[in-house]
Amino acid sequence: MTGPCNIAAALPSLAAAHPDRVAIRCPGHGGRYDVALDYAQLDARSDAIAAGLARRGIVRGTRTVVMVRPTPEFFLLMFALFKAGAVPVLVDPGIDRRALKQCLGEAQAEAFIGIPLAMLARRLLGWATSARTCVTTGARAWLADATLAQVEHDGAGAGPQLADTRPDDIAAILFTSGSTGVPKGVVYRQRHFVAQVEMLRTALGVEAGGVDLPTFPPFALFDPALGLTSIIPDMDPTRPAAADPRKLLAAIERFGVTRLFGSPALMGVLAAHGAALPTVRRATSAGAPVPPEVVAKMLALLPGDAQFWTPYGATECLPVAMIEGRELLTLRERTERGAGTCVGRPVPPNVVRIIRVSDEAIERWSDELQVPDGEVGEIIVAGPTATDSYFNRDAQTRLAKIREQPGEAGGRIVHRMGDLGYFDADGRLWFCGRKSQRVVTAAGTLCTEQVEPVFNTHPDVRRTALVGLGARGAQRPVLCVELNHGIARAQRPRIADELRGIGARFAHTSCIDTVVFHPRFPVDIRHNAKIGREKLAAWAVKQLRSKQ
Ligand SMILES: Nc1ncnc2c1ncn2[C@@H]1O[C@H](COP(=O)(O)OP(=O)(O)OP(=O)(O)O)[C@@H](O)[C@H]1O
Repeated sequence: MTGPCNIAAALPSLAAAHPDRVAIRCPGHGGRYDVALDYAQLDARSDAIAAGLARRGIVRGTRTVVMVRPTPEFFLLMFALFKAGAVPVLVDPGIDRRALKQCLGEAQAEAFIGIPLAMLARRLLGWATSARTCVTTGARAWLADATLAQVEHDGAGAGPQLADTRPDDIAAILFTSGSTGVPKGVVYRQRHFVAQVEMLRTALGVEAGGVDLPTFPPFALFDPALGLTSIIPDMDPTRPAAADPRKLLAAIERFGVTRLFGSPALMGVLAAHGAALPTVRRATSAGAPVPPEVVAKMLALLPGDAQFWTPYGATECLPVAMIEGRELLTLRERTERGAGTCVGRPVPPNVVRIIRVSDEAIERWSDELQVPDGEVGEIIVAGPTATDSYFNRDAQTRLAKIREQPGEAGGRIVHRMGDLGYFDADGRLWFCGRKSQRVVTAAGTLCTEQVEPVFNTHPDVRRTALVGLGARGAQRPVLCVELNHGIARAQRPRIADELRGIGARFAHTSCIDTVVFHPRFPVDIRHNAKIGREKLAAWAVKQLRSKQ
């Protein structure tokens, strides 16, 4: 490649071809959607900001924490940082304060850009103390060196900006959602972003000119690179399960939304609301398995020829595999009998393999690591979006990466997903749960995603979670149960008996006889869909102790 390898590289030509096309429309105050940026403005203003940031020392390679809500400023800033070749650092807002401080410290940020509240929190809580330059999106340079408006003003008229970034340059540090521990900063190189845009474009059939409603803000960043219009939803991005479906539907209707992205919890909200989505051509949901009844309902709400995709992937590698809702529904029975959840076929050119389960680091690839076809093991991926390290977390990097031998494939870094799964005879990948959440009893290993869907078929059950108490190898399996709304407490003994009856029908679930009821499962902050089984296990220990 001769020109710069940069996710922002396509923006100038898209802006030249369609200057008036809306790039981002934001709800503004009261959901009036009176704030918009067109492609020409996004391009020209991000140029000015990039030039202004350079004057303040934020240049190629500068690690810059960004704590800005999904407003026009967020997009302008992110594209300015990409153009500058600076390295935005994004952490999910709403994570535990101590974890947030740790993440920001680990990132060794050299600059910090935030809304006034973030500037205050930084000062009070000692976040990112390594940052030398601070910029605020507020109206006054309070607790900061400058406002974003000043930065843009300083850079006005500087002309097009695009750093000569190379494929291996670090493009961003994106933190995982931390559903199994403190979030880890994933090192994204320019080539990862560029490949991701191409894989999503091809796999999801993205055509420029479409209108997208991305309910997870960082995903909205792909839209300008794909020539789409982003409609920022009127909701708290950290609480998709609490989104107001009427507001989402109003935006979908008003702007003729053609694509929709959301976590399984958000799809659950739309499915429960039950209104048709006549303009949507493609809906996508990722982050955790989408319950089959939600898939069925969404397909019923979408137009007959629309598609509902559930991509499988992780912050470290995305997309890995994909399946469309109709095919997924044909496999529902298998899931409910304990096969796991099908996540589809690998997205080309990913190479997905299954290795034997181990909690140890594996330095070098060897063919012997692979398990026979059909056997459950850890899912690993080699491909253009498989990232190669965590920032400042060498131990975690060693546990999650394998280096292939130099030679044919050129010594690729393979990412270990930390997920369990297998391939079926038709080449489809099945997800069986997180490796760290597997339960190992004296009789063998239980995978959460092969157990819970069996019990989730009970009509009074909202969801279940398998946890293991005690030391691996001698764990006691416990089924935590969250019931549907309105089920009286007095029903619990009956339901517990019926659940044991369901478990007795299958060899792998027949050993589960401890059932505990939990009022509302803890879930992750990003998707509100991944069950916090670590927290549930700790709760179950206390619960069972108090009953003894
Ligand atoms: N379509 C899907 N079906 C089932 N599970 C999915 C799907 N997509 C993603 N996942 C789950 O989400 C995980 C990736 O989550 P993410 O990158 O948000 O952070 P995390 O791995 O939960 O965070 P941490 O590693 O800090 O605990 C995958 O490894 C998988 O377990």
